[in-house]
This record gives sequence, C-alpha cells and structure tokens, in this order.
Amino acid sequence: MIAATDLTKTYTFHKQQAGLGGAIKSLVRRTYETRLAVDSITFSINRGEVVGLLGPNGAGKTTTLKMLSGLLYVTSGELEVLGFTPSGRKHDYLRRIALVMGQKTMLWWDVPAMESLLLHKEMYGLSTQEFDRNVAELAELLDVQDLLNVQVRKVSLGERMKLELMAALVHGPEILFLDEPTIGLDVVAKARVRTFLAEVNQRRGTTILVTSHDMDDIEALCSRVMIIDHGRLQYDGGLDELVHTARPRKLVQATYATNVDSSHLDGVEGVTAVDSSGQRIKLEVDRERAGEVLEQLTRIGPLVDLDVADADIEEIMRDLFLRRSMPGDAS
Ligand SMILES: Nc1ncnc2c1ncn2[C@@H]1O[C@H](COP(=O)(O)OP(=O)(O)OP(=O)(O)O)[C@@H](O)[C@H]1O
Repeated sequence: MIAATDLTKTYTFHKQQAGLGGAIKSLVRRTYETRLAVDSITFSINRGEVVGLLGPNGAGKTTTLKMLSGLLYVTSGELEVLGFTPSGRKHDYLRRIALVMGQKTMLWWDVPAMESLLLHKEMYGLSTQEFDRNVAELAELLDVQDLLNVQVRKVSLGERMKLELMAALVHGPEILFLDEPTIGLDVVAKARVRTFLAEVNQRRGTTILVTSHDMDDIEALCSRVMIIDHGRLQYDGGLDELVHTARPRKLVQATYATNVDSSHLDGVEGVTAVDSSGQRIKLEVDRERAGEVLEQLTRIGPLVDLDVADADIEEIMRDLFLRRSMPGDAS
C-alpha cells in the first residue's frame, strides 16, 4: 500500500539576520542553507496496518508524513502510495487519503463544523446517502452529535480534535496520516481519540501511520513502530520486539505485610538489580528467569502485592535517543 525506497528530503532555505538591517541585507544578498531532514529511508506498509512513527524533535517525522500525503516533493528516492506518486496531488489520490495535524486545523473557525463537512462532501463528490451515513457513524463513535452545529471557535481543544478527525474521515479514506493527534488533550480526551482510531482501523480497515510523543498512544494503537532519528530509519519492527531487545528484563515490585530481608535474593541467577526498603523489594530480572524469581519472592515473607511489568517504552526511547545524541558515539 505504501512503498518508500531511499526516500530523502533536503530543505533549502535562506538565512536572515534579525531586524530591519537583516531584512534589507537579505534582499540584496541571500545566503542559502540546506538541511537534510529525511535521509534515505526505505519501508513499506501493508493495508490495515497501524504503524507508529517515533523520534525526537526534528527527527523528520512530519516531513515524512508531508511527503507521503503529497504536501512536499521528494528530493530523491522513490515513493508510491496506493499506486500514486503523492506529490502529483491527483484528486483520485487525495480522495483516498487524509492527513490530520494535531497543531493545525482544517475546520473553518467561524462556522459550525457541519459547514466544513459539507464542503468536504462537495470536494470529494460524496453522494448525500454516503455523506449522511458517514456523518452519523463518525458522530456516534466520537460522541459529537451535539457539537456539529456549534461554531468551531466555541468548542474545547479535545472536542475540536474529535471534529478534526471527523472531517478527515468523512470521505472514507483508506489511509490516515496522523501527526500528534492527541497533543494538548487531557487524559480522558486522549483515551477517547485512541479508542476511536482503533475502532476506525478495525471497522473500516483504515491504514494508519501516526506520529506521537505520547508513548501511551503508541502502545494503545501500534503493534509496529518505525523509529527515525536525524532523518535515518533506526528501527522498523514490532513494539514488543523493541521492548524485549532494548530491555530484556522484567521490572518486579513486591510489597509485604512486614519488613523483609532481601539478602535471600543475593546471587540468584537472573536477578540483575535489587532495591529494597522495609516492606518493599524492587528488582530487575531476566525475562526467562522471572517465574523462578517470583516463586522465591513469595517465600521471603507475607506478600500483599506483586507487580510485574515490562520496561517502560518511554524510558527505552529516552535511552535510545540520548545514546545517539552523545557526541562521538557512533552507535
Ligand atoms: N520548511 C522547512 N525549512 C527548513 N527546515 C525545515 C523545514 N521544516 C522542517 N525543517 C527541519 O527539518 C528537520 C525535520 O523536521 P520535522 O518537522 O520533520 O521533524 P519532526 O520529527 O516532525 O519533529 P517534531 O517532533 O519536533 O515535530 C528539522 O531539523 C527541522 O528544523
């Protein structure tokens, strides 16, 4: 469905010094700079997949989404989406995709969202029947029936994001490109957006490529992630595999009814770190040894709570990006 080979984007822009002097100078003599934003990345995405595009600020995620949706020309490499070259911006192509940017709006601010939806109906040539069916289904899923006739400027950020998603999906696109869809939303609104996206993927088979700095979004939606950093694709694979490879350990926390002595765990095979105080023991244990160690923990004292978790994906990301940004570190 999406195939990118050695996809590269270089921006050329002119530098201007601040102030009037700088503006005049730049009129007379312009100095240009180039920035390699996406550096020869190759990937493919199949129909129905939900893929997370992760990376630190400035990694090239938005640039990639803009190339995929045809907003930017590719500097070099090959890009084919649904059999089209996206930058051609053919109507038949735009009819089959949608791009939602969390920080930008595609709704008219001064009129109710329904006006924007009706414009989309005309732009995409939807029949009244198809339009009504889609509006009814999406409004119900997003619980926005009461908001469709309210001026967009009067709705909250979370409500606006729901309406943005509705506007993006009303023409029934096969691919949805999402750039930070939950940015600035509260926890309840975030959860609602995630549930909605998962439902759209399941019900309609919509392929989704999503960027987010919120790892809860990624964990809730994506089984596959692509990590991009300094424009290079650093990882493309399962989220679980990433967690297992980057941190092949389980984090265990045991709470006891009385103070306990953690020295029983000294030298136990598979235990890599122990931190204990009073009634609590926290430890890291090799995945394969977790069963035996848990059994041991039950024998140390009267257990009241036991929590076993994978390493936090947020921590893994932080480690990955910090390591790569260290000067002189070629890894
Ligand atoms: N129009 C532009 N002109 C020049 N450079 C740009 C332009 N847009 C983006 N860049 C640069 O390209 C690089 C990649 O930017 P991009 O917006 O794709 O990153 P991102 O991964 O989406 O970051 P963020 O997480 O902060 O949104 C950055 O160094 C950015 O400064």
